[in-house]
Amino acid sequence: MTQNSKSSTLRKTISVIYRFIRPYKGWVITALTASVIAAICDLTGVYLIKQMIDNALASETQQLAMIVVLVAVMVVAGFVANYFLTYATGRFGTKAVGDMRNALAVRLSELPVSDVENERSGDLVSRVTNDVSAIQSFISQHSTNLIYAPIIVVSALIYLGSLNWKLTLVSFAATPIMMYIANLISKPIQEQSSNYYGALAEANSVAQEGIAGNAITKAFNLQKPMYAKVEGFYYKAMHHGFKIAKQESLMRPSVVMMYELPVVLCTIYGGYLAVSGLLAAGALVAFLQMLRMLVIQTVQIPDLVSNARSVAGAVGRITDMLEAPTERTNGRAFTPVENALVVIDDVTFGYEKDKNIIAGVSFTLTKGKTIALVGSSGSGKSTILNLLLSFYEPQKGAILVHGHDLKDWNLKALRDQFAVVSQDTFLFPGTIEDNIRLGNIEADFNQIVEASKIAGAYSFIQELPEGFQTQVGERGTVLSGGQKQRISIARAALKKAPILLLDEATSALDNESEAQVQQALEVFSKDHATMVIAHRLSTIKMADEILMLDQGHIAERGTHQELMELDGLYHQYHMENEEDMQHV
Ligand SMILES: Nc1ncnc2c1ncn2[C@@H]1O[C@H](COP(=O)(O)OP(=O)(O)OP(=O)(O)O)[C@@H](O)[C@H]1O
Repeated sequence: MTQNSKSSTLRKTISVIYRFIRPYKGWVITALTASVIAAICDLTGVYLIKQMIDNALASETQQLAMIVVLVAVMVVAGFVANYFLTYATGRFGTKAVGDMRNALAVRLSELPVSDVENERSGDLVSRVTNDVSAIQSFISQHSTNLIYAPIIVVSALIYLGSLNWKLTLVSFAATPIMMYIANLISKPIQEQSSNYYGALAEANSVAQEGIAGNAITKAFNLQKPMYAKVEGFYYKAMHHGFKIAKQESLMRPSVVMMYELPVVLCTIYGGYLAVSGLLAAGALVAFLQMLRMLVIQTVQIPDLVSNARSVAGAVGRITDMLEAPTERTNGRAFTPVENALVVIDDVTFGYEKDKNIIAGVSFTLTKGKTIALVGSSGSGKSTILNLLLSFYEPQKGAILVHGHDLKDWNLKALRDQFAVVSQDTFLFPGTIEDNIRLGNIEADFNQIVEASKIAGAYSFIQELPEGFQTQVGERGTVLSGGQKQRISIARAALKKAPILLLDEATSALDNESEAQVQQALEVFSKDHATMVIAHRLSTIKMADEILMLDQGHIAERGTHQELMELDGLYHQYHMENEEDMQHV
């Protein structure tokens, strides 16, 4: 790392930490004040010990009594200061770290779909958990020392020098060598700790994917290779963990040596000075006491440095995420119009440069009209829905909603125009009522019941022992694919958005429930503009216009009847898929 990038990393680390502790200025000031008071009490305590011994030896009993009272005052004041120091640090530390977790979670929700799809979810989760925990433990273990330690170190040095400068020099004889060794040992810890957290994040990703793909893993008897993969990553993390432990075990004895060596040297030389009458007894005891305090603080420096190094890595990863570009927030919320809700005009798009997934696509979707997108797998059907929701921007052409280009729309307002039922019928942990209410947070229970009726979900919900209060999602009641799909249709129905996007929304339904949902959708779509990706003949037949996609182009368009008569690609597709289309 160059000097420049080193200082910019440090600046970044400090500015991120400052950003999160700034709102708790009051607690930070309390902690700082308490640190200063605690340091003053500890320093004064040592000074008073010297006075106590000197007065005792001179039989100054009145003075001695006063000093004993002062020592007691210092002990109590030190206790109170330490209490406030720990309490205030705990307060702002916990709050700042909580804010950091929230900020990361918010940022995660604001990242563009394309960026989230390109990241591994375990890696993102690891930043919110492991990296933030590393910062939390740094604040609780070390931040209290940031003010206390420098005050003690500087004051102790001045005091020791004033007591006896020769003895002070002796005490430092061993320090530079020990500092050098400790620094040498602590440096690789940063590298290892960055590797350790990286491997842990990878291992977590694989373990998480293993949980998500549990059924597939079992069905294909993949437990052994999957386990080997997870084990491999954990082994890698463990390997780096061992290396850290090895470095730390080297550091600990060197810390003990740093701690003991100066005290031993000064006891020998200080004893000699005292016996020779060159140093008063009180001064020698105070010197050794103050030296111990100084050493306690200095021996922590390597540990502080290695911790600061590893926490800088965690802050770096968090900063990258906090500074990652989010979806745009500009644009306007336009007033909806009655007709021509969606116009796609000669749109060309590819996820990668120079690799078009759809090319020259144009169509118009109006209120009460249903357009079905038909085509083989990978022909670009879902991509068109991704473009309508502005998850991606077309490279050529324009998409207008209510007559305005998507580029001019505010994304939130734009997405309010769409109700989506996607292929992936994900239910959030919570009750069925909660899940349907996601369509419209302000809806009352009657509206939820009405939406569930539209989706053909009402009767099966009623049959569940806890009805709408049944817990679903992770660790909740396991619903069938068709039941989940009807709940997500109810969620979309509740949204009452003018444009309905259905991505094979009825694919998981049996014939009977499919007929129910189909009927409901027909009524529902009358006052909506509906775009549906469908394989079922019933859905396709219902459409006012079918767009037959072939490698991203609209190869044919028209009603089912017209396209069958055309005897082209649609006819061929229909014949090839007839069995599936009839009875899925
Ligand atoms: N996020 C993405 N990044 C890169 N390529 C993608 C992405 N999503 C889809 N693709 C590619 O774009 C092409 C069209 O995909 P799309 O999902 O639109 O097809 P589809 O017609 O909906 O297919 P299916 O019927 O199987 O769902 C495919 O080749 C796919 O691999």
